[in-house]
Amino acid sequence: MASCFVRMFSFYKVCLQQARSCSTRASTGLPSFVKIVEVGPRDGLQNEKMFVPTETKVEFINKLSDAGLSVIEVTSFVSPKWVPQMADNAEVLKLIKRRDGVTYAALTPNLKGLKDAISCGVNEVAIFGAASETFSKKNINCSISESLQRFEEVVKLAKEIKLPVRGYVSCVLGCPYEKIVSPEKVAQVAKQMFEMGCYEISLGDTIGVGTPGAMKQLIAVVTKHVPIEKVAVHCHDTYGQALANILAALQMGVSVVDSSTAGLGGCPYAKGASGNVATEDVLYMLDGLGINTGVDLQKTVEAGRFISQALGRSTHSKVGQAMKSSL
Ligand SMILES: CC(C)(COP(=O)([O-])OP(=O)([O-])OC[C@H]1O[C@@H](n2cnc3c(N)ncnc32)[C@H](O)[C@@H]1OP(=O)([O-])[O-])[C@@H](O)C(=O)NCCC(=O)NCCSC(=O)C[C@@](C)(O)CC(=O)[O-]
Repeated sequence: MASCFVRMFSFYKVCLQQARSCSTRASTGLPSFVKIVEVGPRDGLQNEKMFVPTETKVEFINKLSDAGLSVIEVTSFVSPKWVPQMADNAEVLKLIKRRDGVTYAALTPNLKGLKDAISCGVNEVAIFGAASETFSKKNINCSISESLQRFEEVVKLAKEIKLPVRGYVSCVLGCPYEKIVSPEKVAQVAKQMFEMGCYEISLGDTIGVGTPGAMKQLIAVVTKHVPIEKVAVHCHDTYGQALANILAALQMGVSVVDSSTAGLGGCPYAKGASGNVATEDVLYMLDGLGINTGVDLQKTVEAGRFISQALGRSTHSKVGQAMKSSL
């Protein structure tokens, strides 16, 4: 087994050297470091039909932190009637092995979620809104303006105890119900979340319909209101555009990327949306561009293999598949 990994790693290094020889960072104008926000245990698993045992979630999270992922969204404090898969939120946070320097984050749509998350010792929470009225109603059962009022309360309490809050805006490049979403609408919601105190705004292409041109246009509009260093991208890969969209975002100056190991994922309230971009694929691309992440690709591939086996399917990560077939 150990020799297999050595061979696999050697092969990966050769591929990487080839990729690096094609691009020198100095000539690209890309960031030298990208923070990866791993959303696999939350966004990745929330849509699974069969309940994933808590021990499996915990082992997956421990493997991800061992791989060097410094921000891991581990669960959400939402209604178990709406998202049954996340009903073991407290248990997951109790059982994980916490590593120094790792941020264990959770989604909190309202004060109840926030208070429950605080009592479980989360290091960070995220509020999640949308740039589409219909999606907002389907996902969190309220209008955009009602959601922003609820979020104000969440951010206020979190600020009092110095708990960092991240803000998500969904449907930034298209909505499963309303189809077209304007960049101006996204910017409006992002601005309000930023001004209420979110330290970072993650732009979610929830159904993976975006293309690099649309991503660039979106970022140009959003950054009139939110500084580029506070913007993250969260790309689903439904149309196979996620890596291209991330590269376009990096070219615009973005340096925070959300991704999900093994390409797990999909939102329960966005039918047809495929998984998030795979963390392994993002790491491989960034390594090839000479961009540091502090994350070990090989260990991430192993974490992806672990969770894929536990779910009884093969990984959706192209890099994970390639590294397996190179054995
Ligand atoms: C937001 C709510 C709770 C409103 O749900 P609601 O039904 O409007 O809430 P309510 O205040 O009327 O309360 C109804 C019941 O829910 C309970 N409740 C109320 N709040 C909570 C809570 N925090 N935790 C646990 N229970 C809660 C509350 O206690 C009550 O229980 P009952 O008296 O009926 O037994 C609901 O709509 C919900 O849970 N939605 C789930 C949304 C979700 O998790 N979606 C997936 C994540 S978003 C996503 O994936 C997109 C993202 C972020 O990845 C970015 C992208 O890709 O675009």
